[in-house]
Amino acid sequence: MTQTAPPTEQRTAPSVVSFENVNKSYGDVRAVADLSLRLHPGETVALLGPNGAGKSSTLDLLLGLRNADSGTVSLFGMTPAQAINAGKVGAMLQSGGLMEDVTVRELVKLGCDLHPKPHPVAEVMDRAGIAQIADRKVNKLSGGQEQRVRFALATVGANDLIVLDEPTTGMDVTARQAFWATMREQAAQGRTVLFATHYLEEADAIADRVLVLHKGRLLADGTAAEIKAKAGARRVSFDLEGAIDEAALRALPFLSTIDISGRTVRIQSHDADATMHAVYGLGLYPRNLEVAGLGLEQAFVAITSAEEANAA
Ligand SMILES: Nc1ncnc2c1ncn2[C@@H]1O[C@H](COP(=O)(O)OP(=O)(O)OP(=O)(O)O)[C@@H](O)[C@H]1O
Repeated sequence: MTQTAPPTEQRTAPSVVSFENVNKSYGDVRAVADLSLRLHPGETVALLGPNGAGKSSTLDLLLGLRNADSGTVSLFGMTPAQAINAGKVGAMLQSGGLMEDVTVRELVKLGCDLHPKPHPVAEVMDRAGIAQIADRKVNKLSGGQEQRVRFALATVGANDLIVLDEPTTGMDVTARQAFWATMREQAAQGRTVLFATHYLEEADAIADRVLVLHKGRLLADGTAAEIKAKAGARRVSFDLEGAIDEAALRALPFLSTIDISGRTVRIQSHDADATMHAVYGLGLYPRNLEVAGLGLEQAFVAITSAEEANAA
């Protein structure tokens, strides 16, 4: 597994988040399996995984909403409850209804009143882009507006750790961009931002560290570039002239996928050099040859499907 080494000055600081051999099962389902990780100040970390990978369970354990069956979860060297009571953590979760019969301003003010180190209400609403809907009742909001209110509640005070479970679901492109600009500012001020997402392009664009979870296990931990390298595959495409021998092409070494469409051949290979050597060995002369690294999405699929194949 690739580990991201934190800068020297961070290695001595207590970890913002520490999981040591954490396990959590629901009956027969192992939601979190022997998870160990540490997050450091100022990191923006994406938690990626397919449905049911254990992302929400991991965040619930981190926030002390559920207890681990075994192992230790600590935040800033404290228990999750202690860290939350100390006002060190802001969270924006997917589930959990918002209080309904109040206005947006009243709800945000309540959040500020409850925080030990609150920001001014107007500033919080401005930052979340909800000043224009301050007087609207919470139960009259659209899905995207509700997300912005959740975002405001996660940033009512000065938190050292911000935890977000699929925060931009339901937001339009403008809201999404504004949201991530704010999160970048928070990280630049030394806060740690941990978010679960299904939008791989967001992880690629925003996170400086990506954790890939699958069936409760941590499969990869590194920068988006390292995750792509770990998938170890390249995309190759070329055109062929003359008769095409499909069987010979499908038997090329190191292939993970192949698509033959007319004269164009598109492949994914674990060793593009060896695969192309074999193409030339067949006496073929590929034209318009293009070789590219995998995108994060394809790397993610490659890593999780390799894991499925190993488990089978
Ligand atoms: N309360 C529960 N009781 C029983 N099983 C549960 C419970 N909560 C989660 N699970 C199971 O634990 C596994 C991990 O679920 P979890 O919600 O943590 O995954 P996730 O990665 O957040 O998924 P998604 O992307 O779909 O939100 C899944 O198999 C899920 O069905």
